[in-house]
Amino acid sequence: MSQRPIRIAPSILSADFARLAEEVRAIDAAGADVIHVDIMDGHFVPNISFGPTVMQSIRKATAKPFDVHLMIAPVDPYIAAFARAGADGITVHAEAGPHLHRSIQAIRAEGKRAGVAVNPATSVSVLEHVIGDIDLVLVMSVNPGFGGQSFIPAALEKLRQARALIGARPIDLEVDGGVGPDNAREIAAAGADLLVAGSSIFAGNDPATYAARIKALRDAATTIRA
Ligand SMILES: O=C(CO)[C@@H](O)[C@H](O)COP(=O)(O)O
Repeated sequence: MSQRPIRIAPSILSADFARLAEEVRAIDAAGADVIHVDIMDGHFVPNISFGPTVMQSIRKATAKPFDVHLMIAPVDPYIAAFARAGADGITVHAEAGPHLHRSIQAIRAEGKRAGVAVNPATSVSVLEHVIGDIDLVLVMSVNPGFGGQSFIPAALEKLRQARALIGARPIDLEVDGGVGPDNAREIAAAGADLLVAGSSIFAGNDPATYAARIKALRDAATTIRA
């Protein structure tokens, strides 16, 4: 088991889109480790967010890593565009197809960190034959498409399974959906080390609250290691 320090990745899906660059600057200043960028196509998921042009324009607002979660199918035609728009890591869905290994190769060919996400109904076992080729596993703890949903408890067992599969490899284990200070402790105990949080950080969109919320999440998640 090689769990790394807890890192917090605010999901800008819950930011005020009318002030998107300001929101990115605010979470950077508030202590975000990583900026989680959700890209939705209205096909793989029932919502549309934004594309590479918007992402490129907010890239200038921070030097923190952009962790780009592509909820797009098919995904391969868009990997290069998001890589060139400033992604540091790109995560594709195991369910998006058509060829997961090819998608991972395409991300690597752009020189980016490669991640694979699994939906709540998808077994972690789909990662077995690609685990040696990736930098991040993303366990979805809601059905992707929207912020503000409730955490699906079965994700905890999937995190434990993913942690066991990762073993000693230097792979991030990310969790996304319904994450907040009330469940961060059990999520971290199950093995997650990169916590995505949208509504629990951005609720009310008041930048004055962001630092305390990020800290509350980090403190809750790190309690188990004290
Ligand atoms: O990818 C997604 C949703 O599809 C997430 O990143 C959400 O944006 C998380 O939002 P909360 O559940 O934390 O409000």
